[in-house]
Amino acid sequence: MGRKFVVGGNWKMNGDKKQISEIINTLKTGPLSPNTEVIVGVPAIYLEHVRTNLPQSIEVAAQNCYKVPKGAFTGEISPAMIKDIGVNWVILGHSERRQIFGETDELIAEKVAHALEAGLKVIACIGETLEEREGGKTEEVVFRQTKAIAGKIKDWSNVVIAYEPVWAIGTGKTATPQQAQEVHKALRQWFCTHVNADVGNSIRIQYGGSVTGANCKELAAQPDIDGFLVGGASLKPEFVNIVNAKQ
Ligand SMILES: O=C[C@H](O)COP(=O)(O)O
Repeated sequence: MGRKFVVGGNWKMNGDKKQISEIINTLKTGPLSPNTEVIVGVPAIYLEHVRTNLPQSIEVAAQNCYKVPKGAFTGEISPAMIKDIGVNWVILGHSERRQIFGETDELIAEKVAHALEAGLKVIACIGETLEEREGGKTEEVVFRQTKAIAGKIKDWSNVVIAYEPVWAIGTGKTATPQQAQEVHKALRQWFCTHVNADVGNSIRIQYGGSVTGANCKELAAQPDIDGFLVGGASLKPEFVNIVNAKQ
């Protein structure tokens, strides 16, 4: 059974009302391939606005959430709140959350588990730093990050993995299609061995890190790359080309 191509746009902490209406228009005009699932990751304050103004065929994601349903956690939002406004996805474990906000493997795994329990779908991000890659630790790191999540969840059907090498994020330094494919293949094998073959064969693994309209087709042609998580280029009209990379 084929894995549906899935492209996420992670706007990060960018956009204002004006720019967001331009992006909404671009997405509505497309045309976007019906063979690709499209998910836009929106700053929390604009989630409801974007959900209301985009067609239902385009999914919307929060960029973070907390690990419990409610309570005294000033500044946080819960999966239940995200669901309450009609948003079905959340991005968790992005390297910016890990590095800038100190989120650990353990916390991210707890967030993934709770988001799934609350009925959200999750894009779970993993990836190694440049130092780790140069130290030959890429697989060790991405397996460790994945294993933490595997320790807390059993059902992977609502999870997409985003492999985002930290050295490729926002740097213009994309992983080569071969470098990305190698890690994606190793991850799929990890799932086959440590979870089961069904999950290994069906889980979708996105690549993220300086994906553009110019490099997306070659990356999309790799057998274990099932989509992208796009940062900078998701704010630009070329996002449409990235969505349509695999036609
Ligand atoms: O979540 C998206 C990634 O951080 C990639 O960002 P980028 O496309 O700007 O390199």
